[in-house]
Amino acid sequence: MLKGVNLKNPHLNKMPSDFLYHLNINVPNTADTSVIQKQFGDIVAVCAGGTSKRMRELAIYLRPILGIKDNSEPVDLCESGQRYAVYKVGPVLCVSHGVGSSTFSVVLHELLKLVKYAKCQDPVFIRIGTCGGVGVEPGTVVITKDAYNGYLKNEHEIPILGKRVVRPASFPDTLCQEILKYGAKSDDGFNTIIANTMSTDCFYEGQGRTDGAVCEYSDDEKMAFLKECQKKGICNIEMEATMFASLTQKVGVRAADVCVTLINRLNGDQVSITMHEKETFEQRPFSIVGRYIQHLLLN
Ligand SMILES: O=P(O)(O)O[C@@H]1C[C@H](O)[C@@H](CO)O1
Ligand SMILES: O=c1cc[nH]c(=O)[nH]1
Repeated sequence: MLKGVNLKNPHLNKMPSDFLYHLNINVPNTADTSVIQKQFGDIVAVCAGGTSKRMRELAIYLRPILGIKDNSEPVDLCESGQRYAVYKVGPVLCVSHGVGSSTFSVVLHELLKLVKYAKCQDPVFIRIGTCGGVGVEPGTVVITKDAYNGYLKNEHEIPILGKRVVRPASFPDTLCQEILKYGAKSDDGFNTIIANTMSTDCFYEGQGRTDGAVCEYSDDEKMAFLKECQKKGICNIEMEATMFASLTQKVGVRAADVCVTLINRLNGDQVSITMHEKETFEQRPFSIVGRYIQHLLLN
């Protein structure tokens, strides 16, 4: 049975209006959100990824899959907000989130409020990203099960009101399995796997790289850390999974993190593939998620 989105913030019930600042979307009357419902009420999936270019391309990619005949330039609905790009293609939103949990969490809070005000029914949130691989061939697509932070703990840690708050950070197993089942095909020409992900706040030292501006550990220490990751079933490293899993888990919204590996970190630190190769790899999660969304709409 479909369900609406119930956020975990009692203060929202007392707010007569709400301004989604970074999206530049105004909700003038929270008691009557009919205008927002008309614009966004049909949303079944919210896809998010680091760059606005990727999200624009995803919007174009999804058109034929969703049976939408449209060759026009996708419109960035939140261009006036000057922060995040938001494209709507049929019942799917494609949203850029920038680099890392801090920029993603800002837009995620606002998107969760948007789908609540729009009275969307059981929307699924899917991050379509890039990542570093650990022991897997570059180009492998990883669907995250458990998200580990940089301390190799399966949790998300944030300071709130000066206190350390720790929340669980896992993605629903049934959704991982469904995305694998309906999204991946044996003749894709690349592997799609379900595995654990480490998510860090720093691309360089946080991910154990030795090519940042600062590094105080040896190559051997780095390799030992990456082997530790492998022991926890971690096959990829990115910068959003723990926050994304914990916030969506907290509000009971289904979510998944589907990322393509650009590099095998057991072989080096520099992401040296060409932009063309990167763009080709970025299409891989598109096809997995595209097929899954097709399945979602038919059922
Ligand atoms: O979705 P993207 O490609 O932005 O995801 C990864 C994690 C960080 O945001 C970024 C680091 O290069 O790429
Ligand atoms: O190594 C990588 C590659 C992409 N994104 C990351 O966060 N790490």
